[in-house]
Amino acid sequence: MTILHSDVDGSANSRKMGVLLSNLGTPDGTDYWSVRRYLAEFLSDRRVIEAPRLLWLFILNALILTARPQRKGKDYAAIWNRDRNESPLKTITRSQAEKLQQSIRDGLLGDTKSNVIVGWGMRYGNPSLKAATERLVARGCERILFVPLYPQYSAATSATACDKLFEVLASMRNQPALRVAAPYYDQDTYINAIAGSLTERLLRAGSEPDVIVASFHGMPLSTHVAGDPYYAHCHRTADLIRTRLGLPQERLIVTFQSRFGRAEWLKPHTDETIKALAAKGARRIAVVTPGFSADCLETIEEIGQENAKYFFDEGGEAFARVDCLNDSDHGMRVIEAVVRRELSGWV
Ligand SMILES: C=CC1=C(C)c2cc3[nH]c(cc4nc(cc5[nH]c(cc1n2)c(C)c5CCC(=O)O)C(CCC(=O)O)=C4C)c(C)c3C=C
Ligand SMILES: [Fe+2]
Ligand SMILES: [Fe+2]
Repeated sequence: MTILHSDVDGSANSRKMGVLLSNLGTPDGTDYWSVRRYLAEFLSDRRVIEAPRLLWLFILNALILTARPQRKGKDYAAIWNRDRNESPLKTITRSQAEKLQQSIRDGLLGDTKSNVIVGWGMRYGNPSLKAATERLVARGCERILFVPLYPQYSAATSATACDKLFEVLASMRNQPALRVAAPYYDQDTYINAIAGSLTERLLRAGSEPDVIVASFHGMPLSTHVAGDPYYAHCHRTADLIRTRLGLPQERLIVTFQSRFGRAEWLKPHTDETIKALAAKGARRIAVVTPGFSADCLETIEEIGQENAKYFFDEGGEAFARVDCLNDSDHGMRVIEAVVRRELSGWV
């Protein structure tokens, strides 16, 4: 067998590196089986559900996976991107990766433009992290920067994404070197981007809200008690946004949404808070979701439709949902800042 020089020292491609953006994942379709497949993978993850295993698998298969896929399939259908036949989360994550690749071509990282390949993959569903990583490796990437797109760390999101990536690498003989981007809940670029997008949305609404609700995805309270820093990260983010906007405590409040199951979750809950605000006389509110880097079922449907209805039903008059940062200029500035910072020394 002839061994080529470039096979040994990799000189042909030695400076190629990948940036792998990752988000949570989403079903492939809105039909019962697509949603069931997605929920089965998601809710079988021990990082997401920490209940005793056998009991949980029984509840999951006997109760949750029988009824929930149909109900959630309808919710997904209400927000589905029909042009591409995919969920908004997928469309937005792809676009974030494409725009990042373009900024790198335009010189974001200096003269390394042709050596950095941007990929994207989902923790659950498709495109999988395995497929996305293998694609980067097949294109010659010997180094990969992994960027879980969660500003606030939690074991149920950031850690499980890393677990999955390490599992993928475990099957490789020739592993790429790996870096994992840190959570960015307190980074200036991120806080400025959220504050800026909120201000622009309020200008478009044309009126000052009585209260701004910063709604984060919920987590079981037990995870906070066990030491997960998520709750503290969410509050730090909100404090920094409030300071940036020069608002008093009561004008920007933190809530937690998307409760699941019977255990106690982080409080206050978004839905109960929004109903109570209206009942106490708030007529105009804005809801911002800084924990989501891309709009998805939880922001478009749960906040923009479900919670807006609760507010109007209780007498509210104006409800402004602030889009997530997505692939907007604000959003891309955040992703670019994370990538630039985390690649230092590699480029
Ligand atoms: C115990 C269950 C769940 C935990 C813990 C949890 C944490 C968590 N999730 C996100 C972000 C997203 N979650 C999304 C959907 C979603 N989340 C859960 C359950 C838990 N999440 C379920 C069952 C679902 C699917 C919908 C449903 O059946 O209710 C999404 C949206 C995906 C999409 O396709 O649009 C996101 C994003 C975070 C950030 C988080 C903890 C910090
Ligand atoms: Fe979730
Ligand atoms: Fe939800």
